[in-house]
Amino acid sequence: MTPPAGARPPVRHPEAPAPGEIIGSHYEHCFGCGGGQPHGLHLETRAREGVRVTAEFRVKEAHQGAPGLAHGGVLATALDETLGALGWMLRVIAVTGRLETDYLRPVPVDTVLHLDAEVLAVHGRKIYCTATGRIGGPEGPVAVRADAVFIEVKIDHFIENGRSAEIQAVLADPDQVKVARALEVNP
Ligand SMILES: CCCCCCCC/C=C\CCCCCCCC(=O)SCCNC(=O)CCNC(=O)[C@H](O)C(C)(C)COP(=O)(O)OP(=O)(O)OC[C@H]1O[C@@H](n2cnc3c(N)ncnc32)[C@H](O)[C@@H]1OP(=O)(O)O
Repeated sequence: MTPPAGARPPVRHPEAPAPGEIIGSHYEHCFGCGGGQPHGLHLETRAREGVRVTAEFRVKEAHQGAPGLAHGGVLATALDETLGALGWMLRVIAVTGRLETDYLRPVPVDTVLHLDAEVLAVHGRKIYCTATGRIGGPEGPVAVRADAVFIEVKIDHFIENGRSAEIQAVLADPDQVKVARALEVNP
């Protein structure tokens, strides 16, 4: 989790979304951000200054682990999804390699989790990043946090590994292909 010697500070891509701009879903059926998932988290992420994004997640009944409390795995998903959106700030596609979570306070159903993620360093294809989830407002106490290493991949990662029915559907959808192309501008 510690960036190795030779890691560099992240560089915000010149075509990154402007601070305050909503970063749209990267895939309609994504459990984290897709609109087409009834029990999904429906995270709406916004670009911020630097190589940073924020998001909000309202915990629903479908997200319970213990009675009336969010499931830890669902909270990890919220952190993971927010961290994944950082790819837009670097204009690369990146998948989670490692995700280490700390759970500091229970998060009741109906709570809004205020998520904040940023890239700390980049080393080759490895992107070192961190995220917090606060409750009671954007300045409230930290309920969950995560450190992560994301690994940059090319579109082929999805084409080669995804189930063919979904890949074909994505390739047939001009909007979705546009999303994929937009992320691949970085050489
Ligand atoms: C037409 C279709 C278009 C569709 C496009 C739609 C748009 C998509 C847009 C955006 C998508 C974003 C989605 C966000 C969703 C939220 C995030 C998730 O949940 S992602 C899912 C969970 N994660 C995985 O499924 C990864 C599974 N793992 C793998 O596939 C491989 O292990 C992979 C790609 C991560 C690495 O495999 P290698 O063969 O490419 O590369 P190697 O050589 O092993 O590693 C490269 C470097 O990374 C380090 N590394 C690899 N794994 C690591 C790890 N776990 N921890 C730390 N470092 C690791 C290695 O040590 C190496 O470092 P050294 O270059 O030698 O310094």
